[in-house]
Amino acid sequence: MNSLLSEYGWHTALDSAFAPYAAEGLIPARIARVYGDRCAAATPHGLVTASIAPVSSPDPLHWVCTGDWAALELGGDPALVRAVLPRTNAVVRNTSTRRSEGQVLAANVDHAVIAVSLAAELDLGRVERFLALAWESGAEPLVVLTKCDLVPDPDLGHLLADTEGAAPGVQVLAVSAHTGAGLDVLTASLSQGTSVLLGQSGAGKSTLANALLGAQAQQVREVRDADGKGRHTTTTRDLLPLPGGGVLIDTPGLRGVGMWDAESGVARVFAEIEELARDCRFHDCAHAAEPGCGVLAALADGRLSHRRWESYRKLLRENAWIAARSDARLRAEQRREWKRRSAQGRAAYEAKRGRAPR
Ligand SMILES: Nc1nc2c(ncn2[C@@H]2O[C@H](COP(=O)(O)OP(=O)(O)OP(=O)(O)O)[C@@H](O)[C@H]2O)c(=O)[nH]1
Ligand SMILES: [Zn+2]
Repeated sequence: MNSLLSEYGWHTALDSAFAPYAAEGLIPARIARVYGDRCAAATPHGLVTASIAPVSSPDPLHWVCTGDWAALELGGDPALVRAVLPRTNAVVRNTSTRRSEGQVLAANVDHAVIAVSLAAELDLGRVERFLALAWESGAEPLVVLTKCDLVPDPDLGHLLADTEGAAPGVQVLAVSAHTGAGLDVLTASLSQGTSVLLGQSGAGKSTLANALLGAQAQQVREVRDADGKGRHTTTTRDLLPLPGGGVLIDTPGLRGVGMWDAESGVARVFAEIEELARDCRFHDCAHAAEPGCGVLAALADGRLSHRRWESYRKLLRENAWIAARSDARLRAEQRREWKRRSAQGRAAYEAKRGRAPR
């Protein structure tokens, strides 16, 4: 496949998925940005603007989003998105605290980078919330504490330790776009596959993206269609190849991220609590006042913090509440499909990196 598209994350596993569309004369593309009924898409011919009207859907989970692989019909003005390839996975948040309204933030992602600003007081509950969404998506999470230039060294050590406590099994990095601290390690962590930057508005995502992209952020790609004639030029910062390898997706700052069918993601964030619950004497222990409760014992002797226990319960409650309000059958189906593809995709990805699949 064309080298421009491999810069945008094309890999050989996509060849067969795309084959039927190639036979129809369609062009492979990666969606870089969606605005209204148009999108900017990276193609072997450069970045083009295309209409997404032909693939519109009543279901928000099926809306075209950044990171999607698509089949484009060039030639007309605008080009048309004719099909979206099945997603490996997707990061989904609930946009509403009152209803179940899933919004796909990014599709086909390998790493979910959770940006948390050190300029404000560290909100571990929010970190756990983003982590649950990240784990649920099937992407590998990574927590990045931004603006570390604002924090003196001894404090930084504590902040890192606290964050690691809230993110078991997850890489936690302190970085500064201003001083460049930590950027080399982050660049290396993101050098394979597609990474999405998630975080609260003001977390420093865009500044971090610019630092990682270097000159590339300002670079405007020449846009041409298949006939070589000029096409409406679109610049995008939403999905860009990183100079050190890998692809970066920036998302708009989010005021809030609600749980959306993220029960297994929550379980993953609070793995040690799930582990403690296995020690409970009663199989259906509610960890309230039962004798022989592993969770209560850990709370009593300080192995489990009350903050973490409350955070866990809050996210589970929210998740259950939302789940009860959505179409359970459809969600379950969608998730099964993503999980299946995610497993396939991960195997292909690991194989490509020369590792045995986990
Ligand atoms: N001191 C310091 N300030 C930073 C750093 N990175 C970003 N900032 C500041 O933090 C503020 C927010 O940064 P943005 O990059 O716009 O944050 P964002 O997450 O993209 O915000 P949204 O666009 O709302 O999503 C800006 O005023 C930046 O100058 C850093 O490494 N150090
Ligand atoms: Zn218990």
